[in-house]
Amino acid sequence: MTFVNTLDYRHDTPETLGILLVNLGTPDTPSVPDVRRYLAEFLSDRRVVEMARLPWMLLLHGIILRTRPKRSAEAYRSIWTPEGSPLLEISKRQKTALQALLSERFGGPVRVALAMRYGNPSVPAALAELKAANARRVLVFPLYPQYSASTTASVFDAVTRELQRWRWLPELRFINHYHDEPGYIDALAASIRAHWAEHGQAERLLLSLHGIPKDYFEKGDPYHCHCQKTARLLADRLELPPERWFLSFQSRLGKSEWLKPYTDATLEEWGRQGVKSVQVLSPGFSADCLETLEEISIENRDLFLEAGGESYSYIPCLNDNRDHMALLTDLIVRHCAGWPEVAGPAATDAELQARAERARAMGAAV
Ligand SMILES: C=CC1=C(C)c2cc3[nH]c(cc4nc(cc5[nH]c(cc1n2)c(C)c5CCC(=O)O)C(CCC(=O)O)=C4C)c(C)c3C=C
Ligand SMILES: [Fe+2]
Ligand SMILES: [Fe+2]
Repeated sequence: MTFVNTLDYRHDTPETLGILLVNLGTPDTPSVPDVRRYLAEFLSDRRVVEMARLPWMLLLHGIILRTRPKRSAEAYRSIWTPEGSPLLEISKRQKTALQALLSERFGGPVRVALAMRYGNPSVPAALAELKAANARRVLVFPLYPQYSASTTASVFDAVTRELQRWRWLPELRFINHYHDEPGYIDALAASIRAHWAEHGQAERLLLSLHGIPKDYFEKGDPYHCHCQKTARLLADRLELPPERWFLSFQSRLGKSEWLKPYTDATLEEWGRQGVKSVQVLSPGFSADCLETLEEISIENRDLFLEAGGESYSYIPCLNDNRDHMALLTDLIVRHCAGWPEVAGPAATDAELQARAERARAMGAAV
């Protein structure tokens, strides 16, 4: 093993607190070769596809990577913006907002870096950025409210794999999940209420979360339980009776059974049964992405309307909304408790003012 050939931490400058935000990732462009490269990295992750290696690699390279990139690239093109992939652009806005908010909350210097688990900016690049900022303590924050081995644990793998190449390691902490945080449930409830205030309430509210293969759940992945709890707490907070809200799972891939009920089948069935209006929220995604903007807002809308439904609306993810950023800030502050760079409550006025100036200099209008 050779260590990465970059300078280690510096003794002569103040330590910084590093926050590493990680979301799933996205292709660099919606072109077929870029989508293929992204899918190859994503679907080669053993945390994502747990099948025996050899048959899976043959299937992946022999069939899937020859066919799926074309279809996925078309879907990506339908949601791509002049700024690029929605998931990456929203993640960048979240990072800027958190940099400003945390600079205000913390007594010492803090640096927020953004990584995508697959694609760019990569986890090694973001860790290098934190090292260059002299971040000797690092909090890793996978932006998935519900824990799953296929997402959260995979972020841990990517971080620790890179750190195996470092000589001088940072002190590390890791946020595992926040599926039942009151601030998260409140932020979701507030965004639904704001949608109702503008558009009225539909007959049914569908909470659609990304699925995982059923056997991951049977082997002990807590994801399904986390999804159920988020949904139940949210319905309680909204005081919705059981016949008004439902939980379903979207985005399945391949022929095996995934968590049920499936979102697409549910919407089709409702359309056929005479349900006229539906509102859909995807509380498992911290930022809008292909799975919400294309699959939920376009594909599933068509399914519902073609099956007989009349009104379908999609309630966006929390993205960089104020309540969401306040919740993430609060979670970060709590997980950094005891680290010396974190603000003590007894900051002087001059210190608070210096912090506010630092936050403004970081450029976010939060
Ligand atoms: C094959 C297995 C997959 C598992 C298991 C899986 C779990 C999982 N994924 C997310 C979040 C996202 N997934 C996204 C896209 C996406 N997911 C899969 C496959 C699995 N996901 C594929 C092949 C794709 C790519 C798109 C496609 O070709 O259909 C995204 C969106 C990315 C974007 O660029 O916008 C997110 C976000 C979670 C939370 C999860 C398990 C809990
Ligand atoms: Fe996925
Ligand atoms: Fe999808």
